Amino acid sequence: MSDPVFEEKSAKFLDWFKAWPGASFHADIEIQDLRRDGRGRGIIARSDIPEDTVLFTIPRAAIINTETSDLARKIPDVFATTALDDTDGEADDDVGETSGPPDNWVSLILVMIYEYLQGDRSRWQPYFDVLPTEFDTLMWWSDKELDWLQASSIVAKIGKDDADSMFRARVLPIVEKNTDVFYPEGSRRLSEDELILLAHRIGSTIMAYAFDLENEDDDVEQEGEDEWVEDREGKILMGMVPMADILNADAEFNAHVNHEEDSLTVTAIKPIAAGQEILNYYGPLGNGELLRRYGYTSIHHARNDVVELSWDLVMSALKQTLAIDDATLGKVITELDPEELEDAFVIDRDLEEPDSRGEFHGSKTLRSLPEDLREQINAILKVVRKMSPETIPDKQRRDEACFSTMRRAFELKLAGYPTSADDDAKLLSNNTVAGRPGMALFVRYGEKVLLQEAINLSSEKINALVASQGGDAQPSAKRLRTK
Ligand SMILES: C[S@@+](CC[C@H](N)C(=O)[O-])C[C@H]1O[C@@H](n2cnc3c(N)ncnc32)[C@H](O)[C@@H]1O
Repeated sequence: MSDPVFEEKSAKFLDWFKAWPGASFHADIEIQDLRRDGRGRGIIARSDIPEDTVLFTIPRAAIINTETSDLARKIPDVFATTALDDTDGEADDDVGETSGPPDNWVSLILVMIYEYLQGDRSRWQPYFDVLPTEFDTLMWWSDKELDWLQASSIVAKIGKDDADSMFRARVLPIVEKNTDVFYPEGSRRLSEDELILLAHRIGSTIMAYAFDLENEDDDVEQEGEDEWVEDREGKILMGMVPMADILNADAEFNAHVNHEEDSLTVTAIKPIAAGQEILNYYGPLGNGELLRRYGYTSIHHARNDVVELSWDLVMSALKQTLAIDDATLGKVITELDPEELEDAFVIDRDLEEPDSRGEFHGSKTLRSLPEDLREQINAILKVVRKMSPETIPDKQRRDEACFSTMRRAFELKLAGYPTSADDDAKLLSNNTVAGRPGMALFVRYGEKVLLQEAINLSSEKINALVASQGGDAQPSAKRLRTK
């Protein structure tokens, strides 16, 4: 059943888009309602499309950013020296800071609030009509829904309170100081709570929809740079790119957005069959991060899943492996420079990027253990060896202890999730958990699979070490718990 209101907004948006000088939209593609599949709007091929076809062109003038919106011209002092090099697409850590020019992120929020408040006086109003007002990104989940993520470290990265403080410190004061600019004549002023909610909605839209735009006068391509990787060191401006952001995305994809001088073009990077969806690529994100930023999960992104281990948990594993107490470990730690110790470690598969046709080849299992974690455990073990040579008599034992500690840390992390990977696999195969809980289930399952791979890999390393000793040098169970 088609939804006439939804269809009308899409049609109006398409007409509006095509009216921009320099815009193009290929006759063999169309915007479709994909909400049935939980994908909002998307763009589908109506007939077979050959590789290299330009699917659509977005003139730079149609992009919303500080250069195209009138806001920066109306309050030039505020934007005087926008810090263009802050392009991580995230709120600043120094959320309480109120002075200085707004960074890229805050600037785009201000511009979007301004254009939104202009209503039909904004050049982009038909575009605002197709932007979402509700989100499945983690920021909007209830505590009960977040519980489905269990021990996933993505929960600690949501940053709702930080965003709130940033809006209060850096966005609201500018809107309130310039009400005559932000509010068109005769329009109702928003209350503080309404403004905060609007800033959150716009912040979430930017997080899931905005593009990093290569600055026209900056040569940001660096030699040897992978063409899919955005240059986050160089000077990049963020912007909302109508139509390019109607594309859904996946880690296996068929289209690419090219940044040109006067426009952005979207091109087919391989033949696309009639009925297939045109898909962009958001980068090698694991499902936790995909859910946090974009509010969905995908089977193809599972290969990029990550698990974070805290150093505290690794220390617990170390104590158990070496059978030493807190006091001894405390003494060992004092021998090390605290500045040199990392707080957290990431396990990921460190895979190749998809090829130029958006396809991924090769193994999707973990091939190596985190090197930084191995180094930090070894730094501790070296001190232990100096203080108590009988605990770690030689380098072989030290390596064994290192891999055993890693394995124990992975096991402890896995034990922090109340259900097993098998339990989750059963729930997933029953297909009974839908919506947000279903996506959380997929995230936590992927993390457990990765942890199990890490456990298996550490066991292989330990077995190889033991085998290289001729099999007779079993580690002393008393001295070293290698299990
Ligand atoms: C840039 S927009 C794409 C257009 C969007 N579908 C719409 O209707 O406006 C990004 C958002 O689209 C959705 N999305 C993108 N790719 C998806 C996919 N592979 N599966 C499900 N949802 C997807 C997510 O809600 C994401 O936050």
